[in-house]
Amino acid sequence: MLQVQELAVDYRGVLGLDRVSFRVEPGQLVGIIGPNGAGKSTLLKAMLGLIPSISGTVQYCTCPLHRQLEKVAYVPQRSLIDWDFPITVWNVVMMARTRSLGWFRSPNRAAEEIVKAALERVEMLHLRHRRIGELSGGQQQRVFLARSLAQQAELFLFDEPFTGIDKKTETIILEIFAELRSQGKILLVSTHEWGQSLTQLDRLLLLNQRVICDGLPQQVMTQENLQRAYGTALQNQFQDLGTTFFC
Ligand SMILES: Nc1ncnc2c1ncn2[C@@H]1O[C@H](COP(=O)(O)OP(=O)(O)OP(=O)(O)O)[C@@H](O)[C@H]1O
Repeated sequence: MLQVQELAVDYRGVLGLDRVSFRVEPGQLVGIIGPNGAGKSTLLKAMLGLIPSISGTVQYCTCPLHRQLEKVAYVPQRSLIDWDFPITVWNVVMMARTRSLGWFRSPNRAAEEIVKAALERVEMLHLRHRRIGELSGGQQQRVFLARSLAQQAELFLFDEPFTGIDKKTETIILEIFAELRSQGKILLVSTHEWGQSLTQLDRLLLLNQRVICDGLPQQVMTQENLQRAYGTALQNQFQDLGTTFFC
């Protein structure tokens, strides 16, 4: 089980995250939603120790998560990735195996098979020699999804995976989420763009610095909760959802 307790982040006097607590069981797909600046990215980064927290703990199977980062696959927001870096699709995915191989050892046959299978799964093997900067947004997202698969992690943290992608990539991502979930993995996915895919979630965490609501999507997506989280921005953020989820 993943357990986050009272996690708080302070950006030089500005609260990025306010005593956030929640638990996730194996096999759960949890969505994290909230308005711009709600702290979704901050939460994922603070959980991994990529930014310092002023209080709180993050434990996986009763041990601090930051001491078991080899069990975590993290796919950051597209905007944080340097797409001009001269690296091929194959080598991006092979980076997932570097930790277990060591930096100075050549990839072995087993690592190559894992990378090949991951690229096949996201339908990107035929583009393995391309530089990542030469791909479309959806193809780039699939490469990073393949890298997370090749890591053979137990926890998967995705930050805005649906931003700037095509329909085919969205379908592949959702299929893979379902597969990982059925394998007992833990998935945390921050996004503005769940749309109708909200129904696939086991849980939804509505965030605005603190946890506004944590529960089944239909329990969380009430007018009252969304108003508390989004305020006047509510109409714009959810116009594509219609009234389906407003209870
Ligand atoms: N490095 C930083 N230094 C100072 N403040 C920051 C830093 N990173 C984020 N913040 C602030 O912390 C708050 C939470 O930001 P964060 O990026 O985590 O939100 P978010 O919910 O992921 O937003 P978005 O949906 O726009 O990506 C915002 O007010 C943001 O301006």
